[in-house]
Amino acid sequence: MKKKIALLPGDGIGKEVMEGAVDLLKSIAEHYHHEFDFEYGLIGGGAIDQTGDPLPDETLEICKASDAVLLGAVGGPKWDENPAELRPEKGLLKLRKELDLYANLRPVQAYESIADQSPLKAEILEGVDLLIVRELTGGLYFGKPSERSHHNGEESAVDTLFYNRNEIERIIETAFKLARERRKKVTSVDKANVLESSRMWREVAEEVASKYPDVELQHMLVDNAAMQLIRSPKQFDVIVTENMFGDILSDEASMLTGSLGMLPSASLSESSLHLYEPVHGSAPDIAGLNKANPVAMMLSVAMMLRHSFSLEEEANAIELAVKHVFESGKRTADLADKNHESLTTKAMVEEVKEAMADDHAIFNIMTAYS
Ligand SMILES: NC(=O)C1=CN([C@@H]2O[C@H](COP(=O)(O)OP(=O)(O)OC[C@H]3O[C@@H](n4cnc5c(N)ncnc54)[C@H](O)[C@@H]3O)[C@@H](O)[C@H]2O)C=CC1
Ligand SMILES: CC(C)CC(=O)C(=O)O
Ligand SMILES: [Mg+2]
Repeated sequence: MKKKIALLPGDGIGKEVMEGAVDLLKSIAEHYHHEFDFEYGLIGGGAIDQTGDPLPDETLEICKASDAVLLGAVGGPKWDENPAELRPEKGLLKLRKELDLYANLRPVQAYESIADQSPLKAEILEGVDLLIVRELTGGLYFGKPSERSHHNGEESAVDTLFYNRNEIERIIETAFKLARERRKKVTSVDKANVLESSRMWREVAEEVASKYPDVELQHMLVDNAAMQLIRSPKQFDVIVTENMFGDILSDEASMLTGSLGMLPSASLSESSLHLYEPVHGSAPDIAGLNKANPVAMMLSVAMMLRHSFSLEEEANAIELAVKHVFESGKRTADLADKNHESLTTKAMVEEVKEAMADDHAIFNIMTAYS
C-alpha cells in the first residue's frame, strides 16, 4: 500500500515524538511492505519564526494533498506574549477548522503494568477503557466575539460559546455510532443548569438518542463528570462533550493511565482526510532533553493506520508492542520510579520497534489478552 502522510512536528517535544513516529512508520513500511511518502510542513511557533504565520498556506496545501496528517504539538513560552493571531495555538485551531476536523476521539485505557504510576488506587483503575469524543471545531474555542474591549471605561474581555444545531447533531451522532461498537453507553457532558448552549446540546442529544434505542444515554453536568472520572471511571464508555470541556476532561483522564504522555487522539472530518496527534502539548519543561514519552504519539500512529488506512493488523501490532514493553518493566521518565529503569524517548521507540518485530513477544501478549 502507498500512502502520503503530512508530518507537522511543531514545537518542543512535538519534534522529538514526531521523530519517533517516523522511525516507527519506516519500520512498519519495511516489515509489512508498505510505502509511506512523508512531506513535512511548518506549524506553530517554528512557523511564526520562519514565515510570520502559525499556519502557512503551504502547510495547508501539503495537508490537503495527503492521505492523513500527523501532528506533534505546538506552543511554548517564546510566543506566549504574542498577539492572539500570532500565537502557535492559533495555527492548530485554524488547521482543525480548515480541515473540518470536528470529532476528536481521545481513548483512555489503563494498563495494569503501569498502574502504580497513577495517583489512583489499582482497584479503581482496573479495566478502565473509555473514549472521550470532544467536539473540535466549535464551542468556546471558536465563538465570536473573542476579544478585549472597554466597557464603561474599564478594560474587559469576552469569549463566546456558540453552537448551531447541526454542529451538535453530528458530534452526538458520531458518539452514538462509536458506542454501538463498544459497550453501548453514551454520557453526554454539559453545563445545562447554567448554559443555554448546553440546554440545546441536551435537547439534541435526546433527539439523536431516539434513533439508537440499543444505546443508553446519560446526561451529566461537567463538574460532576470531573469528579466521577476520579471516583469511578469504570462507569464511562463513551463521553461526548463540548470543545473546552473535552480538552480539560481528557487531560484529567490521562492520569487514569499514569501520564499525559500516554493519550493518543484522532481528529476526524466528514471527508477522508483526518489528523492524528497526541493529547499532550509541547511540554517546554522537558523539551530537547530526549525524555518525553513517545507512546501517545505512537498510539496516534496506530489510530491513523486503523482509521485512515484500514491497516488493522499493523495498528494492533503497535498497541500490543507498547503493552509488551510496559509489561517488561521498561518506561520513560514520566512513568519511572526507583524500581523501574528510565528510558529516553529514542530508547522507548527502539523497544517498541523491537517488540513489534519480535513475533514471539506479540504472540505472548496476544495470548495474555485473549
Ligand atoms: N495539541 C497541542 O499542540 C497542544 C499544545 N499545548 C501547548 O503546549 C504548551 C505547554 O502547555 P502545558 O500546559 O505545559 O501542557 P503540556 O501537555 O505540554 O505539558 C503538561 C505537563 O505534562 C508533561 N508532559 C506532557 N507530555 C508529555 C510526554 N509526552 N512525556 C512526558 N511528559 C509529558 C509536561 O512535561 C508537563 O509537565 C503551551 O504552549 C500550550 O498551549 C498544550 C496542549 C495541546
Ligand atoms: C489549541 C490547543 C492548544 C488546545 C489543546 O489543549 C488541545 O487540543 O488539547
Ligand atoms: Mg489540551
